[in-house]
Amino acid sequence: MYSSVNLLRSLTRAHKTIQVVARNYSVPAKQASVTSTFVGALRKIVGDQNVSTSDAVREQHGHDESHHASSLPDVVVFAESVEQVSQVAKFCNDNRVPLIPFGSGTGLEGGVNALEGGVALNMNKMNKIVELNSQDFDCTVQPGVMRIALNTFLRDTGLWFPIDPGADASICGMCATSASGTNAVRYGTMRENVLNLQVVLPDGRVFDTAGKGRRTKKTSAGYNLTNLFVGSEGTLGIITQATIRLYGIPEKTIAAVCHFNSVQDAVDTVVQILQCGIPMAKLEFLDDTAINAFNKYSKYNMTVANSLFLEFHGPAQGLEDQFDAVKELVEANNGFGLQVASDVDERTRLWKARHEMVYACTALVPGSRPYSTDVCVPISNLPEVIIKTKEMISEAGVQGPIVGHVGDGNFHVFFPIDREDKETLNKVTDISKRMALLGLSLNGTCTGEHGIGLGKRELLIKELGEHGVEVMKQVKQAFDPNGIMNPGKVFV
Ligand SMILES: Cc1cc2c(cc1C)N(C[C@H](O)[C@H](O)[C@H](O)COP(=O)(O)OP(=O)(O)OC[C@H]1O[C@@H](n3cnc4c(N)ncnc43)[C@H](O)[C@@H]1O)c1[nH]c(=O)[nH]c(=O)c1N2
Ligand SMILES: CCCCCCC(=O)C(=O)O
Ligand SMILES: [Mn+2]
Repeated sequence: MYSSVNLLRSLTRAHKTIQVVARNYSVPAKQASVTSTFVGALRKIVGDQNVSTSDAVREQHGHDESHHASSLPDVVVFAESVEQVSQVAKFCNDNRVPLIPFGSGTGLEGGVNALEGGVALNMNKMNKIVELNSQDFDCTVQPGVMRIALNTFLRDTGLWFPIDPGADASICGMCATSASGTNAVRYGTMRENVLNLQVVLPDGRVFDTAGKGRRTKKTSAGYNLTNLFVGSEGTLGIITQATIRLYGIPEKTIAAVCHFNSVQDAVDTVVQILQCGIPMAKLEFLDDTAINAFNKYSKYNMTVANSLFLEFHGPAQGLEDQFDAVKELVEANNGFGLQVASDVDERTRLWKARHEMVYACTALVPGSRPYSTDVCVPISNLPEVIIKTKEMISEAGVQGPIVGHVGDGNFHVFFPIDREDKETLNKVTDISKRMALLGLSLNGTCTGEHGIGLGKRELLIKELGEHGVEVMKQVKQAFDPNGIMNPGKVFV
């Protein structure tokens, strides 16, 4: 991983004191210091080989896949057990040193960026699938288990875990960001699929949010502590185990694509499909600009028009009826070109291309980086938000392909931007904010699936109101009175 010489060299650089800035919590931050003594004590907890202060390793842990500038931690710790996590947390807490849980770094809101330095806690070595209860459709995993590895492990069991962010993320990171994906319209998001979490609190206490070993599909036993930590973005505690729901792999799957001349027709079709109670597995929208990017990047030749990508899951008997019902609705809303993916390879290729849309959109402007948004509204308000967003993009004269999980009322704009081009960056930032405000004005949320992190803290106040955010801060105060957990995220 890194030679001891490098570590020795970097240790000498590590001997510095960081000024822990006073935070906006009632408990004033005590001056902390990340000295070689502090680093040495971490080594005693986790072993020499599991502590790094090298620039390269710190850099890896100072950013995610968002557009936010990196903020490096002072030291990276690789934990191998919940006991080590507990001791590291308590040690950081006693020394008032920031602690940032690190999953796989695929977050999109700067969630892992170490704004005040401190310790990045990487748990990828804790990568056991602790328990599989096939007959109960659940399994329990450690923080180093990634989404694709889990489904590979499950493949022969006839079960799968359907929450599918476009990246191969850690399951516990997906819990922390309340992740979602293209299958949410049928299977929900992480909020609906986490049965229990083992959590380490900053003071070192370890507890199970639904009670040790509990894994029922529902419970009404006290406060919902599980969903308090789902979406907590590392600001309340460290998730060291997740018990999640699994589903039977559908007997039959049909994927299809169709096109529309207007956004209104496309989204009206989605609303009517949902109102008919057709249990779609995927309902994705790509506007004409996105289809153009899709064709170029993934070597397709689709009609460049507003399009729906659909997928049906279910028993062979009956799936054709669902497809026929959708076909009628597509035609009734002036849709055209309805085409079914011929086989599993074609279906896999189609969804791989969909999951890579952010790269396809970024490739529209060579050398650019992606700037992604994420807004979600009640489905009946979706046409207005998408149409007005397209008007903003057109008026600003920027490229802004629209892609999204319209079955959930959720979509993104993937702006390709050259970050040195401040004029375009300002236009894109302005559109992103106006789009979020528009979504909020239409009973929506400023973040359907990527979290608040760094970039949406102001929007959270508009979304929840002063009292709502104040209550969140009181919850934070209860769990993390010294404010060491991922400081600067979720709240301003
Ligand atoms: C190309 C591409 C495509 C997509 C996405 C990303 C990329 C790069 N994502 C976003 C991302 O995959 C999603 O937010 C994941 O849940 C992040 O999981 P990581 O393990 O990478 O968390 P990462 O390491 O990025 O951390 C994210 C946040 O969770 C916290 N955290 C991580 N592990 C923790 C733990 N064990 N305990 C406590 N806190 C922890 C971190 O502190 C941070 O605040 C996404 N998302 C989505 O919802 N739908 C989508 O469709 C997509 N699509
Ligand atoms: C900067 C990368 C943005 C990726 C967003 C991916 C996503 O949510 C999707 O649905 O695709
Ligand atoms: Mn998405």
